[in-house]
Formats: sequence, C-alpha cells, structure tokens
Amino acid sequence: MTDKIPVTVLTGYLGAGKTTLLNRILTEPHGKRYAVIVNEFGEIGIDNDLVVGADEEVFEMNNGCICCTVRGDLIRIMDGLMKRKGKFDAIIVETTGLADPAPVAQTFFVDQDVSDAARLDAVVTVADAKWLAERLKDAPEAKNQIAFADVIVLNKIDLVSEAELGEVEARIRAINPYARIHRTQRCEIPVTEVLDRKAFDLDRIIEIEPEFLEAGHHHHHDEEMQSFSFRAGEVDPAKFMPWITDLTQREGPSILRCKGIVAFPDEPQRFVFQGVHMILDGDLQGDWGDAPRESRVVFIGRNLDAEAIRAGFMACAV
Ligand SMILES: Nc1nc2c(ncn2[C@@H]2O[C@H](COP(=O)(O)OP(=O)(O)OP(=O)(O)O)[C@@H](O)[C@H]2O)c(=O)[nH]1
Repeated sequence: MTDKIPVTVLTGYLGAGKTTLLNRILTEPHGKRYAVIVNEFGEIGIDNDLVVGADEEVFEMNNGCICCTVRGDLIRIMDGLMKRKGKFDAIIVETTGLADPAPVAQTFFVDQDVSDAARLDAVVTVADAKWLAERLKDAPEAKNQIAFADVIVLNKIDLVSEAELGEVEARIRAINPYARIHRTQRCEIPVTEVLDRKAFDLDRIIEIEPEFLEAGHHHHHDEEMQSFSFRAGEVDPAKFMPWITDLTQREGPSILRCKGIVAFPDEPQRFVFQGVHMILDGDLQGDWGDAPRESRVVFIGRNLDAEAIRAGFMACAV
C-alpha cells in the first residue's frame, strides 16, 4: 500500500483555474517529480502549451472527455507510467472542465493494474467564486465536481464581495459538507494543502454514488455545449484585439470559455489570451523559438454562431 504512487485528480468547471493551480504546483520548489496528464475538450490542444515546462512530463489526451471516450487512454497512460515507477513521486491528472470526476476516480479502483500500482490521493476541485452559483443551476458537471471533492479551492475571490463569497460557500457546503475549502486568488495555496492529502474517502463516495465501484458509466454531456477551434498563421493585433474584445463583450454570456495562442508579425513572443464569459485576459508569454508561428483559438459555449466567429477570426489573419 505505502509504495503506491499517489494520484491527484484536479477538476473544476471551465475556466475556474485548474491550469493556474497546476502551474503553481509545478513551479514551487518542492523537490518532487510529477507526471502530469492533461485532458482537454476541443480538437486543438492549448493547455499542454500553457503548462510550464520544468522537469515534468506532460501527457496530453485531446480526443474527447476523459470521463467518457478516453478512459481507455487514461488506463493506457497509467499503465505506461507504472512501468517507469521510481522516475516520479506523484501523478496529477487535470480533467476537462466538463468532466464528471466520478468515472475518472473510478479508474483507480476498478482497473486492477492501475489500482495495484497507484492510489487516488484526493479529488481537488477548483471553483470559480464568481460563476459557480450560476453553473450549479445549469451544469450538472459543476455540481458533481463539488460533490466529489476532498479539497475545494474557491478561487477568484478578488472578483466577488465578502457577502457573495459567503453565499457561494454556503452553496458548496450544502452539496459537500466534508471537503476542506480554501479561499484563493490565482490559486495561491501551499502545495501541501492539495497534494499528498490521503483524503479520498471511498465510503463517502459510495454514499453519494452507490454504483461507484460497478463498471459502466452514464455520463451525458450537455448536448447544447459547442466546442470549436480555428487555426490561422500570423494575425494582425490591430484587428485581432478589437475583434476578441468586442466578441467577448457581446457574446460573453454564451461563451463559457475561450483561449488561444496567437502569433503577431515581428513579435518574438506568443500572445496568450484567456476568457471566461466577458472577462478577458491576455499577455505575451514565452518565445516562439523554432515552433511554427501558428495562431490557434478555442471557443466553448452555448448558442454560438461558429461560422461568424470563424469568419471574424480569419479576417484578422495577415
Ligand atoms: N480575476 C482572477 N482571474 C483568475 C484567477 N485565477 C485564474 N484566473 C484567470 O482565469 C482564467 C482561467 O484560468 P485557467 O487556470 O486557465 O482555468 P482552467 O480551469 O484551467 O480552464 P479550462 O481548463 O479551460 O477549463 C485565466 O484567464 C486566469 O488568468 C483569480 O484568482 N482571479
């Protein structure tokens, strides 16, 4: 038991701050070696390029949602990692914002080879203090992510008042009275509060989901959820910036998440932007180096006019 590799499942709804937390964990001087498995929703992998390098190995799973079609991939990656036991101290799995964490956690109990070699240490859920209450109304995944959490990182406290924070905490407590809740800005939290917690409690989970240990999985994704991604070469910042700003302001309520890595002419660094509804962030990050100067953008939302967004993006190309 003791030499099983601890696995942390990092979950949380679209845009809550999972990658922010992951990067924080990976850049702290902890002296540990982590293997990271990143799963994202969308055909073009973006998160992989936004996870800080260092010594970690990052395995990407882009073919679908980790809790559905790619569970086989997760088992295969885990099997591969187990053969290289001793090369790292822990495994972190970052799920997509639309994943139900139950079947991901289940993999560590139901698959014999995986459960012989690894133990689920904790499900860590990052919650967006500004948007969680809304998502609890319309996104069943958001509720499951809270219900299954052993540790909840209640993030983006800078965007809400103390009273709103109290309300969202009460909503969380009503769903999950057990998890430890940490209030954070930019996921600032000691690594020891999220890793190696020995917190996953199978009995509690079986109370929430009696069929947890049975094979089979009935997760129905939100049928209205759209995800699309576009590529172009270099884009003109004088066109791109007003376009993306205007789009997120106008369509913000329908855009749950957008992000991209963009190449501006004569700019040695990559422009990285991130949006959650109408809140948009962007800055220059990391040199292109020898990588092809290609712009990639991803949008996830409901009732979006994909063709209009595609045309708007393509019109920014140089
Ligand atoms: N205001 C504010 N913004 C934050 C905070 N933490 C993260 N963000 C921003 O929120 C956006 C989403 O953060 P990510 O870490 O990429 O979120 P994620 O959960 O990995 O997103 P997906 O993987 O796409 O679901 C980025 O623009 C971050 O800079 C915070 O505490 N306050």
